[in-house]
Amino acid sequence: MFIPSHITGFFKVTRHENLLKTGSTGAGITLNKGVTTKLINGSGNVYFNDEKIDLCPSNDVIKYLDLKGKLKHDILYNSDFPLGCGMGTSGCCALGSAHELKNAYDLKFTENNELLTELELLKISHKSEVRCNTGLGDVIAQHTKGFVIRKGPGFPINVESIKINNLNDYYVLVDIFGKKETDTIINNSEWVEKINATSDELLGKLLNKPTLENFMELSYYFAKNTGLASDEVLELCSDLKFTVGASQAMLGNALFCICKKEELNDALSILSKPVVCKIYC
Ligand SMILES: Nc1ncnc2c1ncn2[C@@H]1O[C@H](COP(=O)(O)OP(=O)(O)O)[C@@H](O)[C@H]1O
Ligand SMILES: CC(C)(COP(=O)(O)O)[C@@H](O)C(=O)O
Repeated sequence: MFIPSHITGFFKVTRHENLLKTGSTGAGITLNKGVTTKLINGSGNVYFNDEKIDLCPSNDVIKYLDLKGKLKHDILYNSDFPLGCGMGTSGCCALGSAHELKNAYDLKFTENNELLTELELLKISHKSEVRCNTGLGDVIAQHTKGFVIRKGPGFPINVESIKINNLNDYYVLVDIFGKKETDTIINNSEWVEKINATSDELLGKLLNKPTLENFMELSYYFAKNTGLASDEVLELCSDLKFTVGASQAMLGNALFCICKKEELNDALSILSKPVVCKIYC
């Protein structure tokens, strides 16, 4: 199953003792690149682009589905982007394995004897991401798809999916410089204070004018004013001012830029290893 990558532009953290009520508000876009999950005969090993890894959210999904120690399959993730670069890759892995495992093991009920619907699979994926500190809102956006504004944290889902006119005119360029593990930021109270103070008014501003241009402007403001963006990324963003907008992908050491067809070649010439994507709805 394919799950799209998700880039967050800005976000605000809400913590709660209930993992389902923990999450983020904010905004982002899903991409036509992401992770394809497959199961093959095996014994519960997890492979990410052919490398055997021990991935916290995947382990949690297995545990929540009550399959720990019972798997007769290995999980294979084929990913367009690395883990830990702000592309919501860990969320792709959680969501992809939840769906594939449910189907392969014909699972019908949750641990609380609720019907194991798509919504319950999403909740399991969200709980796994939150518990592992690898994501707060990615899987909800990946489930919704497109240009997604998350108006409430976690569940019940409270999102607005923004229709983009002339969707085909837009490209998303991603340039990855390195890793920034999400847990080092969202587990640090000083960072969270800065993040929440900076993003406080941004959601309302985007809801008042929900355009891609405004999304990118607010994302750049967030990246710069939280101090999360590196000087390298900020400098490149200034060079990309002729596009719809550019900012840092949250939470990663990566730049993303939305541009129109006529801006594409100039934008590409500025970036070092750009991956060209489309918004995936
Ligand atoms: N080579 C690896 N082996 C095992 N786990 C990894 C590896 N690289 C990254 N991870 C884990 O993947 C997760 C990445 O999560 P996160 O930082 O939220 O990135 P993303 O933006 O991809 O969601 C972290 O739990 C990190 O420890
Ligand atoms: C920004 C982040 C908290 C982490 O995103 P990533 O690093 O891609 O896992 C995301 O989950 C969100 O809630 O918006």
